[in-house]
Amino acid sequence: MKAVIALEDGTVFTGQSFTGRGEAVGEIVFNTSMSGYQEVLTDPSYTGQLVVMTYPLIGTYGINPEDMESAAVHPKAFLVKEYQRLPSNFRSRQSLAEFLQAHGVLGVEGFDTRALVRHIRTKGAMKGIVSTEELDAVKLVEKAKNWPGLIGQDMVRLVSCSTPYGWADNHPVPGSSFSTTAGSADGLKVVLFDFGIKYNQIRILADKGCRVLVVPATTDAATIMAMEPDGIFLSNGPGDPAGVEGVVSTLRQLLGRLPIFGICLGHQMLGLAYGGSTYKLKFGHRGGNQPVKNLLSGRVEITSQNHGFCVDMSTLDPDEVELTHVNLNDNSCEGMRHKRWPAFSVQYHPEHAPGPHDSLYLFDRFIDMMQEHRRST
Ligand SMILES: NC(=O)CC[C@H](N)C(=O)O
Repeated sequence: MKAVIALEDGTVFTGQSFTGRGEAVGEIVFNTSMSGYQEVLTDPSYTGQLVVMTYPLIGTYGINPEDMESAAVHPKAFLVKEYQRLPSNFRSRQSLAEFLQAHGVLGVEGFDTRALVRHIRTKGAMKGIVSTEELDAVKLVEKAKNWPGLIGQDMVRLVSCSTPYGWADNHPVPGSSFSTTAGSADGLKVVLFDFGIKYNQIRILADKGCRVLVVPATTDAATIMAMEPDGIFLSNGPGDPAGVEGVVSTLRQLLGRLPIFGICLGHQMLGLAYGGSTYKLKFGHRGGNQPVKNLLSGRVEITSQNHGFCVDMSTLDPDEVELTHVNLNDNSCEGMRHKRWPAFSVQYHPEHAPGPHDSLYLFDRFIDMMQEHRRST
């Protein structure tokens, strides 16, 4: 079935749907990971976006129950060069097409993904639309232009959990009690703010022996403190950090009282809570091989990333907040730490789902920080 992809600047591509009829409008972004499409699709940070994969053959190993990063599919459409209809893998339970259909997400193949990606890379992030229902390019471009876009919108409220949950056997366990632990991290109690959390962040903390409790993004500081946690984790999440309501004031009440570790949107929310601002990158960083230099150790880490916004370090006081990680492709901020309070964060994804494991040490640093805080109180 024919599908037309139109961008707000009038650029048009024609491909075929491999999931049946549909139409989706959103921000069009590209991901350069060679594998990990299931983790990309289930990453809530892609809410409101249409995702193009640069790797040309997608679907080869199907979909399995273990690699879910949340319970849903979040991009509004998935665009690939060639869809592989015959998946082969011992863990595969479903084809990619069946998975997308079950979640009502449009899949399109058979167009020049390289040309589309080069266009976005040159011109910058754009609104786009993909449709099998309307094939008139002029009308589609108009619809893309009329979509309000991500800037200033609170997308977190669309994906954050509505009630708290713990974690056991690789699954959420509804309820307000911290998970039990079998690991070695002294049963440290960690409250995880769910801005659109990827399960691997929970898995890693639980596997390291922390007792985890995931809470809605709207949970207030007094409720958090009453849970008597050893530390607070701030997850990744979708959209513009500046559009997220309520979280900055909650974080301001928590900073300095407990160790805090933030990833991606969590890092951006910390930047705002410190008094800084964020800006939109030209086309964002999405993929599994982004080079980041750790300025504290001098080492370069190859990292997994998925973000379109960035903390503007020039808006923060260097006597208060120190830049700790920098992206070697464009010198943008990839990590920071507070000089007086036990708080640090990275823009990239140390939980590596999908991607390299170079940055796992950050979870150990968080555990050390919580242990130190426990000893000092
Ligand atoms: N993965 C994330 O947390 C992304 C953060 C934010 N939505 C951005 O695009 O920059």
